Amino acid sequence: MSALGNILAFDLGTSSVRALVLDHDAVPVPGALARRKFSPTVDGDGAATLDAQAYLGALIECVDELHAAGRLDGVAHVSASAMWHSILPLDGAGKPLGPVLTWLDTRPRAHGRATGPDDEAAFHHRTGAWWHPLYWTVRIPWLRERSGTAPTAFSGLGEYVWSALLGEGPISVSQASGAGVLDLAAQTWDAEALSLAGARESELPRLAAPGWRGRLRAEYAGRWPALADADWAAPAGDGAASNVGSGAGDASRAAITVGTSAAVRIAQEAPAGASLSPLPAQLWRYRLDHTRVVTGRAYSGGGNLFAWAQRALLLPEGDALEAALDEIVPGQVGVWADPRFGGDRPPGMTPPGEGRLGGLGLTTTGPQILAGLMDGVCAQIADDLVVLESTVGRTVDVRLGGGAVAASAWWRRAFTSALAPRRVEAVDNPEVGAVGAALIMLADHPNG
Ligand SMILES: Nc1ncnc2c1ncn2[C@@H]1O[C@H](COP(=O)(O)OP(=O)(O)O)[C@@H](O)[C@H]1O
Ligand SMILES: O=C(O)[C@H](O)[C@@H](O)[C@H](O)[C@H](O)COP(=O)(O)O
Repeated sequence: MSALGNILAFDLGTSSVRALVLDHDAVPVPGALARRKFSPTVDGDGAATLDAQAYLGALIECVDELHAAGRLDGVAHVSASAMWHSILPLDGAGKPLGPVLTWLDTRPRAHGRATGPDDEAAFHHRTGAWWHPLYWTVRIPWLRERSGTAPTAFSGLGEYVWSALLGEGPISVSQASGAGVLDLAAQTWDAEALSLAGARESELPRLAAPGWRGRLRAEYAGRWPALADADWAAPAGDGAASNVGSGAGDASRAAITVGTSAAVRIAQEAPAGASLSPLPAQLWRYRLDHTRVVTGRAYSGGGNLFAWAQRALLLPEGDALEAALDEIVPGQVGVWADPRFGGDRPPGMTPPGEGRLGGLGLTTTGPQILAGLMDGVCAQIADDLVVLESTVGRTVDVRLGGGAVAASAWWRRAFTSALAPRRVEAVDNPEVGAVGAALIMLADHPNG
């Protein structure tokens, strides 16, 4: 698959917005990358929000930068990988009535009288999700209760940004499934999930049909003339995109991605209407696109544990840190960690603040604590990969991707050691999400 013309690919991440130009085969054009750092507002009550307008502003700055450098010339297609599970309430004019709740926000709670799905196992198999605070089934009623002005609609972050730029922001099946409200096999909204969410279809973005493409509004086409005729595909879920961008777009390999958070996933063919294979109780399953699903487990602790360690410990920087870590053997760190500092992902309900460190002594160093945290993430994922492999009936090779493992040679070695004897290969390109989203767009045609 290749495109006619270059591709502008976004990664709408939790810690930054990135815009990259890729060639027609989705290979990054050297130097054509703009990035704006972005931090969710996090507090001790479990809030983890982003300001939607400011996020859009950061994305616009990235495109302005590429435009000013002449990098947008020849771009014919635009795609995006966007964080799964985000949501924001909108008024009748499509303006935000509050900030974006990210995947890290653990405040939403089901109303005391709500009882959840009739048959939890059937709901889990059908939607790949649970009735859990990560998903729109719990987030929408919670947001409604807290909004001073009644929301008219709800959107994910990616769809909000697309609406602002294109005038319409339909939701991909990948993002809709990450919201926990899609019937995975039928590829339609799940009626029971909408009823739990207390939402009508008209309050949600419309589902993007296979091959859907949008165009920039006149205001932005004037600002970036090189993009005036470019086709924009609906944002894909970042986990799905990361699998494809890591070379794990089919069941032959698992992808492990460590960005702000961490996840392990296997993609499988699943055309519309095909029945889905059994789903173990502790795994989620979302749509990758109209022809594939991705099954896996995610963790709120990933690269954000490194960010925490940098703030909280006396860590050396750069090469000095790598040299200190080189002295520590993965799997034999001496410090152990429960890395759930940010709480559990579904189906778990452990709140933030339940992280643990152990094995500390008077001579324990900052790099040892960091190594204990990174090792803890590897151990968690190694256990879950065994369950994930049961869905394909064999041991698989692993592709490692994401900004955190790209930045840390020690973390890559720790994964290789924790996952032995599997073959573990680090993906060379740190931008697996953006590249994967471009490849998903190239595979997306009107006939599904
Ligand atoms: N040397 C390092 N070791 C481990 N983690 C790192 C290192 N440098 C950066 N990180 C982490 O990598 C994460 C950024 O990865 P990235 O893939 O860009 O995230 P996202 O896509 O979620 O914005 C941050 O959480 C950061 O703390
Ligand atoms: O499979 C995945 O990757 C996760 O299911 C997904 O929930 C992810 O954790 C968030 O979308 C945030 O991703 P980042 O940590 O890359 O921002």
